[in-house]
Amino acid sequence: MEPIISVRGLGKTYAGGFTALKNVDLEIRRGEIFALLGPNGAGKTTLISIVCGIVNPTAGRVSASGFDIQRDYRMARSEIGLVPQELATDSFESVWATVNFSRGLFGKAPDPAYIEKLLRQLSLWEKKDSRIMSLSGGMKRRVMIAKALSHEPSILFLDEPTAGVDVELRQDMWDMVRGLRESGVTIILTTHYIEEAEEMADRVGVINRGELVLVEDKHTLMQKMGEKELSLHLPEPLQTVPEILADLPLTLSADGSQLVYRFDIKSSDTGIAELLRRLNDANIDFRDLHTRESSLEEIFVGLVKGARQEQQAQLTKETQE
Ligand SMILES: Nc1ncnc2c1ncn2[C@@H]1O[C@H](COP(=O)(O)OP(=O)(O)OP(=O)(O)O)[C@@H](O)[C@H]1O
Repeated sequence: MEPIISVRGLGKTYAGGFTALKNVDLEIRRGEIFALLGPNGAGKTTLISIVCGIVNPTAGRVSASGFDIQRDYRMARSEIGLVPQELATDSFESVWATVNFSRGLFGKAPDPAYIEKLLRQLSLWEKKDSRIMSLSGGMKRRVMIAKALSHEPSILFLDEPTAGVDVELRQDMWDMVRGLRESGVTIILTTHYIEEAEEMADRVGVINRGELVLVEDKHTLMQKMGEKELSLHLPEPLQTVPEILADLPLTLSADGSQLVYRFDIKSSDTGIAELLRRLNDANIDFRDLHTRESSLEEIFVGLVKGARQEQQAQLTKETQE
């Protein structure tokens, strides 16, 4: 299937000379939820802003639903809804007027039935006559989503959709975003909350210092990069890992009550059978054992740290040369 968004060799150097994006290639599949993860200043907003036609790229091409975002700007833009980070909207207007006005900005004929459906879907119908200023933060955010969807785009960008939203509301937001996907909208979100990506995304892209360092199916990523931990609870705490087991990837918990064994999920031989045999030989007993997989957060921190170390090593090499 044709990707709904195609980004090729995208680069952005701002007027001051700062390069925010370097040679980014990315394809977004129709109907997916794609999470773009990256530390502050990585280039997430720059990437979104280029796709939405707010910032001009200095290199590369982007198309949305087959339309070139520069050559066919209007057509491309009409395919896209953007919910920016800041909640900026006219607070004296009613929800109904605000959302209808947004639709008009895209040159679309009024369609009260569609707007009603949208407001109902976003649980805003009861509030349609309320002024925006009287709404709670969570509702205002939903109004921003309604505005972004008012012209019936097929792609929705959510820039940090749950920044500053409490845990309970975050769950509501996630349910709602899933509902939007069910209705056929492709969703691209940026987030600092790894749990958000873990919870919702089909695929994850990691951006670091303007480079897309990885794009992967979420489950594959967690399998591929993940390690599993096997913790053995000891009846008697140990001071150190016994000498006889020193060649194994074992660590001792701070209080000495658990031996922690790390193994690679994708490896065919986890080495657990060998571990248990060696523990037996060493007369080390354990009360129970449990396993834990690394979270997306651990994988992400590891990736960004790895990329940084590589860059530093490269820089040191260059300065030495
Ligand atoms: N108009 C601009 N002129 C110069 N530099 C800019 C401009 N806009 C952004 N930058 C720089 O480009 C880099 C990437 O910024 P961007 O906002 O895309 O990052 P981000 O990943 O969205 O960060 P955050 O998670 O903090 O929102 C930053 O170093 C930023 O300072």
